[in-house]
Amino acid sequence: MYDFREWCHVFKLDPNKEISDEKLEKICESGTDAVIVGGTDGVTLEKVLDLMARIRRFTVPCVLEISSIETVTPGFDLYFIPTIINSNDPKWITGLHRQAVKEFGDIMDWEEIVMEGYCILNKDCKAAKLTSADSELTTEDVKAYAMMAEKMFQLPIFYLEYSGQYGNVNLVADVKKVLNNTTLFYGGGITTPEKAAEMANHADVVVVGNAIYEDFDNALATVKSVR
Ligand SMILES: CC(C)=CCC/C(C)=C/CC/C(C)=C/CC/C(C)=C/CC/C(C)=C/CC/C(C)=C/CC/C(C)=C/COP(=O)(O)OP(=O)(O)O
Ligand SMILES: O=P(O)(O)OC[C@@H](O)CO
Ligand SMILES: [Mg+2]
Repeated sequence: MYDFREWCHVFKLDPNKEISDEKLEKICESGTDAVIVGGTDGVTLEKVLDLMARIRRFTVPCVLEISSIETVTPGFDLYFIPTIINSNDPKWITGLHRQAVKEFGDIMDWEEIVMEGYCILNKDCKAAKLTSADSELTTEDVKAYAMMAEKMFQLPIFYLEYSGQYGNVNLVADVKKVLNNTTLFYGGGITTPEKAAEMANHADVVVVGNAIYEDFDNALATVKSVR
């Protein structure tokens, strides 16, 4: 099994955004630990399949981060399943998951499936709005969620999500201190190698998403900055 516990950098590619073959090759051959396919809106099965087939020309581990049941398809190395632990709506914590397991439970290969406990902290991002996340949290609240993720629910990943916004470095550092076994992912607003390095001082894995589409050269440069 691909071991995300050894990763420190991943790119997240959005099936709803266009990327040229040339740029995709640079991303996949960059030395990043994995490429995650995921996004919140406009993600269709056709777009997921197209992106998967293009990434599959390279050897980089390829992960589907599932955002809807309709876009689940075989062919990825791993499947990351978000559960939004600071959502006010149970649908996004266990509701959709129950429906999916009813549908796919018998054919699921649990070795390929990794649960992500998401804590969404940018109240203005699409994912926060979609999932009715309560993002007005103190550091103590977020630390409590992190401990719940690890100690109560034994989630393999705790994901601090600031999608589109560079987050609070001190908060990330404080959260890291309460985690022993659960891997800490940080994502949001990493647009330069310096920001990637700063967050990588604390988070186990940094995720670079939008910068791929907005400032490609700086996005690519984040890989080496976290090593
Ligand atoms: C046939 C086959 C291969 C079977 C495989 C078996 C398998 C893996 C089955 C799946 C079983 C299962 C339990 C699925 C989960 C079902 C599900 C839909 C769960 C809900 C997931 C969820 C909470 C989604 C919420 C949205 C979310 C948090 C998405 C994560 C991505 C994210 C935060 C992106 C950031 O936003 P972005 O879109 O990039 O924003 P911008 O456009 O502004 O950048
Ligand atoms: O798009 P950005 O802001 O880089 O965030 C990355 C990722 O955490 C999004 O789910
Ligand atoms: Mg995005």
